[in-house]
Amino acid sequence: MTTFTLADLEGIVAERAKADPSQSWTAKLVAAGQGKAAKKLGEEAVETVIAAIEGDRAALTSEAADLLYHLMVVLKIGGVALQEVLEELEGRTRQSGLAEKAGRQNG
Ligand SMILES: N=c1c2ncn([C@@H]3O[C@H](COP(=O)(O)OP(=O)(O)OP(=O)(O)O)[C@@H](O)[C@H]3O)c2ncn1[C@@H]1O[C@H](COP(=O)(O)O)[C@@H](O)[C@H]1O
Repeated sequence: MTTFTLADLEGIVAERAKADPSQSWTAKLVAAGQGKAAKKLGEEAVETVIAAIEGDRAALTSEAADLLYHLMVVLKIGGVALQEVLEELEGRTRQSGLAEKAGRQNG
């Protein structure tokens, strides 16, 4: 089992963001800006959805990896640390998703 984490990926993205765009996909995306990076994220999301609906396990694994990588790039450009996302998720552990949804609809 791998010990690789999203925090490791965040570190790689932060490091490669400083590279020469001709040598790094990460640096190329960062140089292109959030519009391009977010569009790639959307494409990967759609490809993940298709793999999931088709029940293609190998494709789902691969597309989910692409999705998480591009999410890390978008977070980097957006100036949002992974830790902030994890804190948001941790805050939601206090109630179920259904209770949270009901609270929003009533509020
Ligand atoms: N995990 C990834 C990763 N996943 C996907 N990709 C790249 O995402 C790109 C877009 O995927 P597509 O399938 O859309 O490919 P494409 O058709 O070439 O895209 P377009 O040029 O058409 O937009 C591809 O070039 C993939 O190589 C990634 N690129 C980098 N990483 C990680 O980032 C590290 C640093 O990479 P560089 O920044 O390239 O040095 C790597 O060692 C990995 O750990």
